[in-house]
Amino acid sequence: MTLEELQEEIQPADQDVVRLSKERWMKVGKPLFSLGKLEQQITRIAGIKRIACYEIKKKALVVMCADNGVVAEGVTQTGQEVTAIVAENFSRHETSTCLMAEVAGVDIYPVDIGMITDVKNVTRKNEKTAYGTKNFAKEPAMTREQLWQAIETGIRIAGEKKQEGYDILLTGEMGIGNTTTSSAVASVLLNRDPAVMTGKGAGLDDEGLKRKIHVIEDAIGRYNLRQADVLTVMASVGGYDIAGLCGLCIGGARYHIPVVLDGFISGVAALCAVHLIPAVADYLIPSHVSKEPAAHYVLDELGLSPLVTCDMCLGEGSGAVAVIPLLEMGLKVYGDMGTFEDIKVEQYKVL
Ligand SMILES: Cc1cc2ncn([C@H]3O[C@H](COP(=O)(O)O)[C@@H](O)[C@H]3O)c2cc1C
Ligand SMILES: O=C(O)c1cccnc1
Repeated sequence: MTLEELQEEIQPADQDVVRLSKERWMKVGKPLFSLGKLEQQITRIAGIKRIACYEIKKKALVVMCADNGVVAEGVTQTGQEVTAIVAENFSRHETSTCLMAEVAGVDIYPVDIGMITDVKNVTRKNEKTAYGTKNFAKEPAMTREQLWQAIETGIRIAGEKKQEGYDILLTGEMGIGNTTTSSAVASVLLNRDPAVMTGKGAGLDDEGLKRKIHVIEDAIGRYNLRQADVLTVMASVGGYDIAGLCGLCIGGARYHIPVVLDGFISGVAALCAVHLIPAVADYLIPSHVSKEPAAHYVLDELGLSPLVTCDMCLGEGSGAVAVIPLLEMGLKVYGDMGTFEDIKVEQYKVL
């Protein structure tokens, strides 16, 4: 499949269904609009699914695991071996997000889209793009072909999950160094200074943060990225995890499944998808706003307002998992609550 074919195929959410869904909310016997952003997102999901009454039963968190060559520049607190350790823990259901997902009833699919290590129960031949990216401080992270392969993998996985009967997708990632790649991509796409767009990720001291900002500034200049198209930006300073999640967002739009975004890295991947295919924006559901300093700029650019602010910055899809029970509660009221007529109350407005 080509980008042009996807641009042609992917259509916005169904506005007629959105209208029906809003009408349903108007009838629910409670103060109008009193479930706030939950109402909006339940309605947006109706438009995505093209049906006003729906259920969210099967939920899949796809965790894109990949390594980033730029870690060699000292931009992270830990080494690349941690990516494999956490990926393996995912396969044993032993990460923080696995435990949260258990509470929320979310199934987890870790995907080795580009780790330097092969990990039992995670690495599958047709999903690994390469053994990590190149160090973008020295050469472009990946080729255009590798980038497109990783994007296609994400699209394919979205299609597979749809086939398996999943109602909603959640984005997650694991890849030491991916706040560096995300800040680099976001600095260009949002046309902002790397100093504003870069944070400490999983933990860095002040010296490390300065180094991280410098590495990003340097690469943006070296590859002339301020003048580049989004695919060049992604291939030069991105990562396979970002590319795979970008594909997952595109796949959500292609197969009409809502995609709940996690934090900063997921947001950047989604922004890439929207740059490639603007209609994808309709299929993205916000979760939290990450503590990474640029996360709120990314959400603003996507036109999304976070459902919760928890100061979380764990990644792995944890934020997306955290809002699933909230969405389910909203959907329960939307689907099961009596109407004003049922409960014999005149409709009333709260301003
Ligand atoms: C033990 C551990 C578990 C994690 N789980 C998610 N991340 C998070 O931190 C990484 C990004 O931060 P940076 O760019 O600073 O490396 C990603 O792997 C992200 O998912 C982790 C990081 C660590 C160290
Ligand atoms: O917001 C995120 O996605 C994030 C922030 C810090 C570390 N890992 C992930």
